[in-house]
Amino acid sequence: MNRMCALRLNAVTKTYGAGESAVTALHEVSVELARGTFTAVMGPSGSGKSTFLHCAAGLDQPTSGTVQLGDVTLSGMKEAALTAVRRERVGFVFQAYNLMSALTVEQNVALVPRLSGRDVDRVWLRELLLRVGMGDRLDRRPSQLSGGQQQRVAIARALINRPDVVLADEPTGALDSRTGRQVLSLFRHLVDELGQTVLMVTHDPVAASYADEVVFLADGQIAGYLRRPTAAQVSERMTHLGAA
Ligand SMILES: Nc1ncnc2c1ncn2[C@@H]1O[C@H](COP(=O)(O)OP(=O)(O)OP(=O)(O)O)[C@@H](O)[C@H]1O
Repeated sequence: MNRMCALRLNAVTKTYGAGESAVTALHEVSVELARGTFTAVMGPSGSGKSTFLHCAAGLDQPTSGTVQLGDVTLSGMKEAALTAVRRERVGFVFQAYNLMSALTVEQNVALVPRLSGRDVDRVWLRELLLRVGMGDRLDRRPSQLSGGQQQRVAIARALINRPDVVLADEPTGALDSRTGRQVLSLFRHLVDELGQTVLMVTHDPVAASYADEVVFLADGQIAGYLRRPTAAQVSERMTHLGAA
């Protein structure tokens, strides 16, 4: 694979169930994410966005096709190996932050390398928390932070292992629009300044407009792309896909 490629899905098909009740959630989907790019995935409800994200993360195995994360091919890996690859190579950001309430900000971020049995790079940890604007709140607990602040900590946690790709599932879904925009600007900054690669599933055309490119899914297939998207263009495409 091209070394500039962070994530590649090659003709990924995912079928749930069998026989009459089988549902093809993804049909021969191929996507390549260059390093240092920000991509949004959009599509109507049931179009396969979550399945796409789960296959990309190695949380779900494709029925056919391959997924490559950095220089590792996930196909055929056993669950233990997949777990290790996920920890090392993927950073996750969810709508619900998922921070550990008993741990401080610093401890939440440090937990990720700890789980991989690695030493915590304190210099990198502090730099990340500074970059996400949480450098002066290292000892706070999640309950003492706003939603936007918790999401910033979750983003630092996603980056601590220097992953090949950050996968974000509706990262602004629980935030008011102003705080959501700050979080999206932060993703943009991390892509532009740190060369991080971000893949974000969203329903929000404004969120998608922060990406370099939008990939549209419909009925489990790629229904189009939009480079340098504006929110208005994204809304219009979504209307055509029947998601208005
Ligand atoms: N575990 C499963 N078992 C059976 N069918 C599933 C399963 N997961 C998803 N599906 C089906 O696969 C299709 C794609 O679902 P998916 O959750 O990927 O869509 P989505 O675009 O993320 O939807 P939403 O925007 O509503 O979250 C849907 O028809 C869904 O019902």
